[in-house]
Amino acid sequence: MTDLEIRDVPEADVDGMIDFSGLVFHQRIRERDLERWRWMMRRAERIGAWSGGVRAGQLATLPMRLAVPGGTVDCSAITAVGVLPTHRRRGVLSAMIERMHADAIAAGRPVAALWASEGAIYGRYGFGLADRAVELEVDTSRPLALRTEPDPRPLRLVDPAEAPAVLGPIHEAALARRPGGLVRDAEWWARTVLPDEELSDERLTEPRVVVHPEGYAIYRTGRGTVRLEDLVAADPRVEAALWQYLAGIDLTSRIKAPSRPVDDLLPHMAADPDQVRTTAEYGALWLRLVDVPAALRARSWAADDAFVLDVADARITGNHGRWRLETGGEPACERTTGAPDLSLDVADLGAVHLGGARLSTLVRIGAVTEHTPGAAARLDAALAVPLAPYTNDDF
Ligand SMILES: CC(=O)SCCNC(=O)CCNC(=O)[C@H](O)C(C)(C)COP(=O)(O)OP(=O)(O)OC[C@H]1O[C@@H](n2cnc3c(N)ncnc32)[C@H](O)[C@@H]1OP(=O)(O)O
Repeated sequence: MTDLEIRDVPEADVDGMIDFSGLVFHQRIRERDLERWRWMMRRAERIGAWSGGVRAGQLATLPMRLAVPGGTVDCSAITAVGVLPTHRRRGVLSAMIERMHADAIAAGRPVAALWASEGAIYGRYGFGLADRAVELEVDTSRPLALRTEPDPRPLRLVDPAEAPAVLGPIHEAALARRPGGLVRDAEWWARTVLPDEELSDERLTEPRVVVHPEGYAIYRTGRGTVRLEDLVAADPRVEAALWQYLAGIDLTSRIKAPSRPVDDLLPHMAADPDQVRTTAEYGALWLRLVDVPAALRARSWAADDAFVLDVADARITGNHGRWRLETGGEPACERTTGAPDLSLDVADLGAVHLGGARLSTLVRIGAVTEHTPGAAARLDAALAVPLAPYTNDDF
């Protein structure tokens, strides 16, 4: 599109972005959701695409920190992306992504992440599907017998207002064990994790928060169902105690957990596996390594090794080419002219970065080329994480 202009959207125009989101996502923005939208859009770096005086597209970036193995990294969390139905497929999104990449590089954020409305959109921009989640359903019309002895320490219900102070340290400790989550500040807890109003189903209660010294569960109830929003536990016995609590709530006969890690323990803990069903599995976080060497240095590695990676990146030229990665001790990643062990697209590097997808699989399907026999298996060993990556932050 010849007259396309990408520019910042001022804070005074936040409501314009919200109306635009309603249009492209086919939503009626309700009065009670407006405050949450305004909070999120004010917090974001906002860009708009204009054509002939018409707002043709928009993209918002929330500066966050993402848990990676061994720590956290600055991350551009991308949201509220849309293009007018009258202007689609003319390169508006591509122009906004180009600007987003430039902004992320300027801000020194090595990675960008998003939840995709459709899986077909973001691979071309260098994003790879970095983690997945499952939906579980538990039949609690009879007692839930577990193979794991529940931790006997007492549970207590706390006011959601206390959540940032009480749950915050438990959540931070969980991020150190499992990559894929976002660091949450008090506002994030209040607005996105524990909003009083339930966003999609009005028949459920406000959130209930049950806390253990080393874990917590957030849930809502209604119509005989416990809907689990978030459950974090420092070890399997704490996890067993929380599930048993949820299964024992009076006047309910089912737990529905729309988002759990793919390696959730409950299906293995249940003495009767038929009582726990995995009802769906779906792609969650898409990850883009905006600064390949910085991102590779920002995570810890599970094996001491060295690789030459030939990275293809059609959108960010600074990433394109050969990198020597050393995963022992202090990780290092420098430009090299050495012969590559593996050739891969930056999107595939994003997919394996948190230890979710496996390079060996990508070699088998022909997406990644292995020049040095065994290199993919060795890099998989270095990328390996004890717990599967998992994201339960909605943005
Ligand atoms: C993080 C988030 O917010 S995810 C939400 C994304 N937004 C939505 O789903 C809302 C509804 N959809 C839209 O607003 C738009 O269709 C968008 C934003 C998905 C795409 O915007 P467009 O301006 O049409 O994309 P653009 O013209 O830059 O497309 C670039 C390429 O991506 C392809 N593409 C774009 N959208 C899609 C799609 N949904 N499925 C498959 N391919 C797509 C185009 O065909 C094009 O391919 P090409 O380069 O081979 O020709």
